[in-house]
Amino acid sequence: MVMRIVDLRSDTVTRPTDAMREAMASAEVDDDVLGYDPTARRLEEEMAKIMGKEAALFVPSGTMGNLICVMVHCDVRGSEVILGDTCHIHVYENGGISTIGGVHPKTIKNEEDGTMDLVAIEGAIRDPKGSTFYPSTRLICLENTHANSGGRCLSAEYTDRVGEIAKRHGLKLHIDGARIFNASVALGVSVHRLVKAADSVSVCLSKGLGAPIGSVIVGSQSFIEKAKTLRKTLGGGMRQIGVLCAAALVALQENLPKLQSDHKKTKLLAEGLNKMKGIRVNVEAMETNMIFMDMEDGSRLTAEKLRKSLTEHGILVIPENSSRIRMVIHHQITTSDVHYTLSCLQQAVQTIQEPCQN
Ligand SMILES: Cc1ncc(COP(=O)(O)O)c(C=O)c1O
Ligand SMILES: C[C@@H](O)[C@H](N)C(=O)O
Repeated sequence: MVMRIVDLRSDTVTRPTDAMREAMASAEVDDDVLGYDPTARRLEEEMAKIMGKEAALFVPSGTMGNLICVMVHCDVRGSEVILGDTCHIHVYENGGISTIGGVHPKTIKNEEDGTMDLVAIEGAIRDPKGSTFYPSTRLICLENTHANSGGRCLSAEYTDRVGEIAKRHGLKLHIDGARIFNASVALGVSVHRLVKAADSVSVCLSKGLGAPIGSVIVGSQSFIEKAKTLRKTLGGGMRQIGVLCAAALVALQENLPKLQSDHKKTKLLAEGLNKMKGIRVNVEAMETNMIFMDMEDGSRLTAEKLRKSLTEHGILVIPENSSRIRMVIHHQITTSDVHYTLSCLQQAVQTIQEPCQN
Protein backbone atom coordinates (compact mmCIF):
# COMPACT_ATOMS: atom_id res chain seq x y z
CA MET A 1 0.00 0.00 0.00
CA VAL A 2 1.48 3.42 -0.98
CA MET A 3 1.79 5.53 2.15
CA ARG A 4 0.42 9.08 2.07
CA ILE A 5 3.33 11.52 2.31
CA VAL A 6 2.92 15.03 3.74
CA ASP A 7 6.33 16.69 3.44
CA LEU A 8 6.54 19.64 5.84
CA ARG A 9 10.36 19.64 6.13
CA SER A 10 10.76 22.76 4.02
CA ASP A 11 9.43 24.63 1.00
CA THR A 12 12.53 23.37 -0.81
CA VAL A 13 11.01 19.87 -1.16
CA THR A 14 8.50 20.53 -3.95
CA ARG A 15 8.60 18.40 -7.11
CA PRO A 16 8.41 20.07 -10.55
CA THR A 17 4.86 20.20 -11.90
CA ASP A 18 3.93 18.63 -15.27
CA ALA A 19 3.85 22.11 -16.76
CA MET A 20 7.39 22.73 -15.51
CA ARG A 21 8.60 19.43 -16.95
CA GLU A 22 7.00 20.18 -20.32
CA ALA A 23 8.58 23.64 -20.35
CA MET A 24 11.97 22.15 -19.43
CA ALA A 25 11.73 19.59 -22.22
CA SER A 26 10.89 22.18 -24.87
CA ALA A 27 13.03 25.05 -23.60
CA GLU A 28 14.94 27.11 -26.16
CA VAL A 29 18.59 26.91 -25.05
CA ASP A 30 22.10 28.02 -25.90
CA ASP A 31 25.50 28.20 -24.23
CA ASP A 32 25.14 30.75 -21.42
CA VAL A 33 28.91 30.97 -20.92
CA LEU A 34 29.98 31.59 -24.53
CA GLY A 35 27.01 33.88 -25.08
CA TYR A 36 23.65 33.80 -23.43
CA ASP A 37 20.87 31.29 -23.11
CA PRO A 38 17.66 32.90 -24.46
CA THR A 39 15.38 31.39 -21.82
CA ALA A 40 17.76 32.42 -19.03
CA ARG A 41 17.78 35.92 -20.52
CA ARG A 42 13.95 35.98 -20.45
CA LEU A 43 13.88 34.93 -16.80
CA GLU A 44 16.56 37.44 -15.83
CA GLU A 45 14.79 40.30 -17.61
CA GLU A 46 11.48 39.30 -15.97
CA MET A 47 13.03 39.15 -12.51
CA ALA A 48 14.89 42.47 -12.89
CA LYS A 49 11.58 44.10 -13.87
CA ILE A 50 9.64 42.53 -10.98
CA MET A 51 12.32 43.53 -8.46
CA GLY A 52 12.77 47.03 -9.86
CA LYS A 53 16.51 46.65 -10.48
CA GLU A 54 18.63 47.20 -13.60
CA ALA A 55 19.77 43.62 -14.14
CA ALA A 56 19.56 40.04 -12.88
CA LEU A 57 21.58 36.82 -12.97
CA PHE A 58 20.49 33.20 -12.60
CA VAL A 59 22.57 31.28 -10.03
CA PRO A 60 22.44 27.58 -9.02
CA SER A 61 21.44 28.19 -5.40
CA GLY A 62 20.51 30.80 -2.83
CA THR A 63 23.73 30.07 -0.99
CA MET A 64 25.78 30.91 -4.06
CA GLY A 65 23.59 33.96 -4.69
CA ASN A 66 24.31 35.35 -1.24
CA LEU A 67 28.01 34.52 -1.46
CA ILE A 68 28.40 36.24 -4.83
CA CYS A 69 26.57 39.37 -3.62
CA VAL A 70 28.63 39.65 -0.43
CA MET A 71 31.87 39.10 -2.35
CA VAL A 72 31.07 41.69 -5.01
CA HIS A 73 30.19 44.32 -2.39
CA CYS A 74 33.19 43.38 -0.19
CA ASP A 75 35.86 43.10 -2.87
CA VAL A 76 38.60 44.68 -0.74
CA ARG A 77 40.64 42.62 1.74
CA GLY A 78 39.75 43.40 5.36
CA SER A 79 36.06 43.98 4.57
CA GLU A 80 33.38 43.36 7.19
CA VAL A 81 29.65 42.69 6.80
CA ILE A 82 27.03 43.43 9.47
CA LEU A 83 24.44 40.65 9.61
CA GLY A 84 22.01 38.93 11.98
CA ASP A 85 23.27 36.25 14.38
CA THR A 86 20.53 33.82 13.28
CA CYS A 87 20.43 34.74 9.59
CA HIS A 88 20.88 32.08 6.94
CA ILE A 89 24.13 33.54 5.60
CA HIS A 90 25.68 33.28 9.06
CA VAL A 91 24.17 29.99 10.21
CA TYR A 92 23.59 27.71 7.21
CA GLU A 93 26.09 28.66 4.51
CA ASN A 94 29.19 26.96 5.96
CA GLY A 95 30.75 30.34 6.74
CA GLY A 96 31.34 30.74 3.00
CA ILE A 97 31.60 34.53 3.12
CA SER A 98 34.68 34.07 5.31
CA THR A 99 36.19 30.79 4.13
CA ILE A 100 35.76 31.57 0.41
CA GLY A 101 35.01 35.28 0.37
CA GLY A 102 37.55 36.40 2.95
CA VAL A 103 34.88 38.68 4.46
CA HIS A 104 34.66 39.18 8.23
CA PRO A 105 31.17 38.78 9.79
CA LYS A 106 30.02 41.25 12.44
CA THR A 107 26.86 39.71 13.89
CA ILE A 108 24.10 41.61 15.64
CA LYS A 109 21.32 39.90 17.60
CA ASN A 110 18.27 39.18 15.45
CA GLU A 111 15.14 40.31 17.28
CA GLU A 112 12.15 37.94 17.49
CA ASP A 113 10.64 39.65 14.43
CA GLY A 114 13.73 39.05 12.29
CA THR A 115 14.96 42.65 12.41
CA MET A 116 18.19 43.96 13.93
CA ASP A 117 18.08 46.97 16.23
CA LEU A 118 18.84 50.10 14.17
CA VAL A 119 20.99 51.68 16.88
CA ALA A 120 22.97 48.43 17.19
CA ILE A 121 23.50 48.36 13.42
CA GLU A 122 24.85 51.90 13.34
CA GLY A 123 26.92 51.25 16.46
CA ALA A 124 28.54 48.21 14.81
CA ILE A 125 29.89 50.22 11.89
CA ARG A 126 33.65 50.47 12.22
CA ASP A 127 35.23 53.90 12.57
CA PRO A 128 37.40 54.40 9.48
CA LYS A 129 39.94 56.13 11.75
CA GLY A 130 40.49 52.76 13.43
CA SER A 131 41.52 50.99 10.23
CA THR A 132 44.97 50.22 11.67
CA PHE A 133 43.25 47.66 13.89
CA TYR A 134 39.73 47.08 12.66
CA PRO A 135 38.22 45.52 9.52
CA SER A 136 36.35 48.00 7.32
CA THR A 137 32.57 47.79 7.27
CA ARG A 138 31.33 47.65 3.68
CA LEU A 139 27.97 45.91 3.75
CA ILE A 140 24.80 45.33 5.79
CA CYS A 141 22.73 42.18 5.14
CA LEU A 142 19.04 41.69 5.92
CA GLU A 143 16.89 38.59 5.39
CA ASN A 144 13.25 38.91 4.31
CA THR A 145 11.36 36.80 5.28
CA HIS A 146 13.58 35.82 8.19
CA ALA A 147 13.61 32.02 8.34
CA ASN A 148 14.97 31.45 11.85
CA SER A 149 12.35 33.73 13.36
CA GLY A 150 9.64 31.62 11.72
CA GLY A 151 9.31 33.39 8.38
CA ARG A 152 8.75 36.88 9.79
CA CYS A 153 8.43 39.79 7.34
CA LEU A 154 10.60 42.91 7.37
CA SER A 155 8.57 46.00 6.45
CA ALA A 156 9.53 48.34 3.62
CA GLU A 157 9.85 51.17 6.17
CA TYR A 158 12.31 49.19 8.32
CA THR A 159 14.32 48.22 5.24
CA ASP A 160 14.39 51.87 4.12
CA ARG A 161 15.74 52.90 7.56
CA VAL A 162 18.57 50.36 7.27
CA GLY A 163 19.22 51.63 3.74
CA GLU A 164 19.50 55.18 5.07
CA ILE A 165 22.08 54.05 7.64
CA ALA A 166 24.05 52.27 4.91
CA LYS A 167 23.96 55.30 2.63
CA ARG A 168 24.93 57.66 5.45
CA HIS A 169 28.07 55.60 6.04
CA GLY A 170 28.90 54.83 2.41
CA LEU A 171 27.93 51.15 2.81
CA LYS A 172 25.92 48.81 0.58
CA LEU A 173 22.75 46.88 1.54
CA HIS A 174 22.08 43.25 0.49
CA ILE A 175 18.82 41.43 1.13
CA ASP A 176 18.70 37.66 1.34
CA GLY A 177 15.27 37.52 -0.25
CA ALA A 178 14.99 33.75 -0.46
CA ARG A 179 11.29 34.17 0.47
CA ILE A 180 10.77 37.83 -0.52
CA PHE A 181 7.63 36.89 -2.45
CA ASN A 182 6.14 35.43 0.73
CA ALA A 183 6.87 38.73 2.50
CA SER A 184 5.33 40.68 -0.37
CA VAL A 185 2.11 38.65 -0.29
CA ALA A 186 1.85 38.67 3.51
CA LEU A 187 2.42 42.44 3.76
CA GLY A 188 0.45 43.36 0.65
CA VAL A 189 3.49 45.32 -0.57
CA SER A 190 5.14 44.86 -3.97
CA VAL A 191 8.53 43.16 -3.99
CA HIS A 192 10.15 46.10 -5.75
CA ARG A 193 8.94 48.39 -2.93
CA LEU A 194 10.23 46.00 -0.28
CA VAL A 195 13.72 45.94 -1.83
CA LYS A 196 13.86 49.56 -3.05
CA ALA A 197 16.65 50.46 -0.62
CA ALA A 198 18.75 47.38 -1.44
CA ASP A 199 21.81 47.39 -3.70
CA SER A 200 21.40 43.65 -4.28
CA VAL A 201 18.84 40.94 -3.57
CA SER A 202 19.08 37.14 -3.81
CA VAL A 203 15.68 35.57 -4.59
CA CYS A 204 15.06 31.81 -4.39
CA LEU A 205 13.08 30.23 -7.21
CA SER A 206 13.32 26.86 -5.46
CA LYS A 207 11.33 27.70 -2.34
CA GLY A 208 7.74 28.94 -2.22
CA LEU A 209 7.77 29.47 -5.98
CA GLY A 210 8.32 25.74 -6.36
CA ALA A 211 10.90 25.67 -9.16
CA PRO A 212 13.22 22.66 -8.94
CA ILE A 213 16.46 24.59 -8.92
CA GLY A 214 18.01 27.99 -8.59
CA SER A 215 17.94 31.55 -7.47
CA VAL A 216 18.26 34.94 -9.15
CA ILE A 217 20.32 37.86 -7.92
CA VAL A 218 19.38 41.41 -8.92
CA GLY A 219 21.20 44.73 -8.77
CA SER A 220 22.73 47.43 -10.96
CA GLN A 221 24.07 46.57 -14.42
CA SER A 222 27.68 46.98 -13.24
CA PHE A 223 27.02 44.90 -10.11
CA ILE A 224 25.56 42.03 -12.18
CA GLU A 225 28.50 42.13 -14.61
CA LYS A 226 30.88 41.64 -11.67
CA ALA A 227 28.56 38.98 -10.25
CA LYS A 228 28.58 37.09 -13.56
CA THR A 229 32.38 36.91 -13.53
CA LEU A 230 32.39 35.74 -9.91
CA ARG A 231 29.70 33.14 -10.66
CA LYS A 232 32.07 31.64 -13.26
CA THR A 233 34.98 31.79 -10.79
CA LEU A 234 32.91 29.84 -8.29
CA GLY A 235 32.02 27.23 -10.90
CA GLY A 236 28.47 28.49 -11.34
CA GLY A 237 28.81 29.35 -15.04
CA MET A 238 26.49 26.83 -16.68
CA ARG A 239 25.70 26.07 -20.28
CA GLN A 240 22.13 25.39 -21.48
CA ILE A 241 20.47 26.70 -18.30
CA GLY A 242 17.29 27.45 -20.17
CA VAL A 243 16.19 23.97 -19.13
CA LEU A 244 16.15 25.19 -15.50
CA CYS A 245 14.99 28.72 -16.20
CA ALA A 246 11.99 27.47 -18.16
CA ALA A 247 10.70 25.78 -15.01
CA ALA A 248 11.27 28.99 -13.05
CA LEU A 249 9.22 30.98 -15.59
CA VAL A 250 6.37 28.51 -15.14
CA ALA A 251 6.77 28.80 -11.35
CA LEU A 252 6.43 32.58 -11.56
CA GLN A 253 3.23 32.17 -13.57
CA GLU A 254 1.70 29.24 -11.68
CA ASN A 255 2.86 29.48 -8.07
CA LEU A 256 3.23 33.15 -7.25
CA PRO A 257 -0.58 33.37 -7.02
CA LYS A 258 -0.63 30.38 -4.65
CA LEU A 259 1.46 31.92 -1.88
CA GLN A 260 -1.59 33.54 -0.26
CA SER A 261 -3.19 30.11 -0.01
CA ASP A 262 0.04 28.70 1.48
CA HIS A 263 -0.19 31.31 4.22
CA LYS A 264 -3.87 30.52 4.85
CA LYS A 265 -3.04 26.81 5.25
CA THR A 266 -0.20 27.78 7.60
CA LYS A 267 -2.63 29.73 9.82
CA LEU A 268 -5.12 26.80 9.75
CA LEU A 269 -2.39 24.41 10.89
CA ALA A 270 -1.01 26.82 13.52
CA GLU A 271 -4.46 27.45 15.04
CA GLY A 272 -5.17 23.71 15.16
CA LEU A 273 -1.82 22.94 16.79
CA ASN A 274 -2.32 25.67 19.38
CA LYS A 275 -5.47 23.92 20.64
CA MET A 276 -3.55 20.77 21.55
CA LYS A 277 -2.62 20.06 25.17
CA GLY A 278 1.11 20.51 25.73
CA ILE A 279 1.69 22.30 22.40
CA ARG A 280 2.30 26.01 22.00
CA VAL A 281 2.37 28.02 18.76
CA ASN A 282 2.67 31.82 18.57
CA VAL A 283 0.00 32.04 15.87
CA GLU A 284 0.34 35.79 15.41
CA ALA A 285 4.07 35.41 14.71
CA MET A 286 3.43 32.84 11.95
CA GLU A 287 3.13 35.51 9.25
CA THR A 288 3.92 33.46 6.14
CA ASN A 289 4.49 29.75 5.43
CA MET A 290 6.46 28.56 8.46
CA ILE A 291 5.36 27.24 11.86
CA PHE A 292 7.45 26.75 14.99
CA MET A 293 5.61 24.25 17.20
CA ASP A 294 6.89 24.25 20.81
CA MET A 295 6.39 21.49 23.41
CA GLU A 296 5.48 22.80 26.87
CA ASP A 297 7.70 21.91 29.84
CA GLY A 298 6.30 18.96 31.77
CA SER A 299 4.16 17.84 28.83
CA ARG A 300 6.13 14.57 28.30
CA LEU A 301 6.33 15.66 24.67
CA THR A 302 9.66 15.90 22.83
CA ALA A 303 10.41 16.86 19.25
CA GLU A 304 11.93 13.46 18.57
CA LYS A 305 8.93 11.52 19.93
CA LEU A 306 6.54 13.58 17.81
CA ARG A 307 8.78 13.46 14.74
CA LYS A 308 8.96 9.67 14.99
CA SER A 309 5.21 9.30 15.42
CA LEU A 310 4.45 11.68 12.54
CA THR A 311 6.92 9.89 10.27
CA GLU A 312 5.06 6.62 10.92
CA HIS A 313 2.04 8.35 9.37
CA GLY A 314 4.04 9.69 6.41
CA ILE A 315 4.27 13.22 7.78
CA LEU A 316 7.84 14.56 7.48
CA VAL A 317 9.07 17.36 9.73
CA ILE A 318 12.45 18.65 10.98
CA PRO A 319 13.04 19.30 14.72
CA GLU A 320 14.65 22.67 15.40
CA ASN A 321 15.76 21.43 18.83
CA SER A 322 14.60 18.96 21.52
CA SER A 323 11.36 20.86 22.18
CA ARG A 324 10.61 22.63 18.90
CA ILE A 325 9.53 21.35 15.49
CA ARG A 326 9.47 23.48 12.32
CA MET A 327 6.78 22.88 9.71
CA VAL A 328 6.84 24.62 6.34
CA ILE A 329 3.84 24.85 4.02
CA HIS A 330 4.20 24.92 0.21
CA HIS A 331 1.91 24.64 -2.81
CA GLN A 332 2.00 20.83 -2.75
CA ILE A 333 0.47 20.68 0.74
CA THR A 334 -3.34 20.52 0.53
CA THR A 335 -5.91 21.60 3.10
CA SER A 336 -6.70 17.91 3.49
CA ASP A 337 -3.01 17.32 4.32
CA VAL A 338 -3.31 19.99 7.03
CA HIS A 339 -6.35 18.25 8.58
CA TYR A 340 -4.59 14.88 8.30
CA THR A 341 -1.53 16.31 10.06
CA LEU A 342 -3.67 17.77 12.86
CA SER A 343 -5.49 14.48 13.35
CA CYS A 344 -2.27 12.42 13.47
CA LEU A 345 -0.63 14.91 15.81
CA GLN A 346 -3.63 14.96 18.14
CA GLN A 347 -3.43 11.16 18.34
CA ALA A 348 0.35 11.26 18.97
CA VAL A 349 0.06 13.92 21.67
CA GLN A 350 -2.66 11.90 23.43
CA THR A 351 -0.69 8.65 23.24
CA ILE A 352 2.48 10.22 24.58
CA GLN A 353 0.78 12.18 27.36
CA GLU A 354 -1.74 9.54 28.50
CA PRO A 355 -0.09 6.20 27.68
CA CYS A 356 -2.05 4.18 30.26
CA GLN A 357 -5.42 5.23 28.77
CA ASN A 358 -4.51 3.90 25.30
C1 LIG B 1 16.63 32.44 4.11
C2 LIG B 1 17.41 31.53 3.19
N1 LIG B 1 18.41 32.06 2.45
C3 LIG B 1 19.16 31.29 1.62
C4 LIG B 1 18.90 29.94 1.50
C5 LIG B 1 19.81 29.12 0.60
O1 LIG B 1 19.19 28.62 -0.49
P1 LIG B 1 19.76 27.28 -1.14
O2 LIG B 1 19.26 26.16 -0.31
O3 LIG B 1 19.19 27.28 -2.53
O4 LIG B 1 21.26 27.38 -1.14
C6 LIG B 1 17.86 29.35 2.25
C7 LIG B 1 17.51 27.92 2.18
O5 LIG B 1 17.80 27.09 1.51
C8 LIG B 1 17.11 30.16 3.12
O6 LIG B 1 16.11 29.64 3.86
C1 LIG C 1 17.71 24.84 6.21
C2 LIG C 1 17.78 25.89 5.13
O1 LIG C 1 19.00 25.85 4.44
C3 LIG C 1 16.71 25.82 4.12
N1 LIG C 1 16.75 27.10 3.45
C4 LIG C 1 15.33 25.66 4.71
O2 LIG C 1 14.77 26.63 5.18
O3 LIG C 1 14.81 24.57 4.70
